Amino acid sequence: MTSDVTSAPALSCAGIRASYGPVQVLFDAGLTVEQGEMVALLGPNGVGKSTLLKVIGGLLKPDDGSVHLGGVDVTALSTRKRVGHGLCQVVGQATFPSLSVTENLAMHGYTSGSRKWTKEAVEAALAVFPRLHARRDQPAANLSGGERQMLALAKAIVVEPKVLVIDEFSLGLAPVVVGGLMELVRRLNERGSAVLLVEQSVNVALSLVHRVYMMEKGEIIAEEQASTLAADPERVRALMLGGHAAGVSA
Ligand SMILES: Nc1ncnc2c1ncn2[C@@H]1O[C@H](COP(=O)(O)OP(=O)(O)OP(=O)(O)O)[C@@H](O)[C@H]1O
Repeated sequence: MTSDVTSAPALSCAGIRASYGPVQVLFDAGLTVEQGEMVALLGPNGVGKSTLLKVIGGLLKPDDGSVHLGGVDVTALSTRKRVGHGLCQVVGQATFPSLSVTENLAMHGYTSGSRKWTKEAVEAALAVFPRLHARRDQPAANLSGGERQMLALAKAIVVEPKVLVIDEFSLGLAPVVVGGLMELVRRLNERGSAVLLVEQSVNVALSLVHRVYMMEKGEIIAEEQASTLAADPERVRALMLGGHAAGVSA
């Protein structure tokens, strides 16, 4: 179960089958994110990307397959325990609307550290996000969409995750805001978090990550270096339209 945890990938999942009731959505899906790596999971709408993230986060129990964090088999563990193993998921713009920016951040710290440590971590996160710092006492409900995404990412600074999983952070945001968020993800990566990103905008993903998995109909159909894919827009287009037409190489 726990082999060499020091050299183990930050995240790996293999042979994942998952269903919603009688409808199977994932068929033998798997991927690996090495320590320090940023990886994107791309594919057309509805192929199962978010479902795989739910399985990774422990929000959906797979019918089969395994999830490892840092070499530890977490397949049977709760979401809370997975957080204890270094997983942080940023999904949508999930915040507590009636709590202030500072209170939202502190909520995440209290689960993992002391009150003093949390206070310091919150200040460190606010120092990275000046726009949040200026609104620190305002309720999250007053934030713009982009600021709420920043808040969701700022929580990752408080938590200092080993693995940061992000679902569609560019959705509905202006390009300039997305650019700022990408820079922040890059900084979190530099501080030691491996990153798995599900992203509709292929350009956003390719300019950020090192490696890409393409998913179609619940399976991983290709795996490529981001730089290789970025140099071949025709292939990217074909993969996003449906990979089997694109000469896949998983
Ligand atoms: N809670 C649910 N109950 C039933 N079916 C669901 C549920 N969530 C997702 N599905 C279905 O499972 C399939 C995969 O959905 P999923 O959200 O994982 O795809 P996705 O690749 O993330 O899509 P998108 O890029 O559009 O977000 C879709 O057919 C979707 O309709």
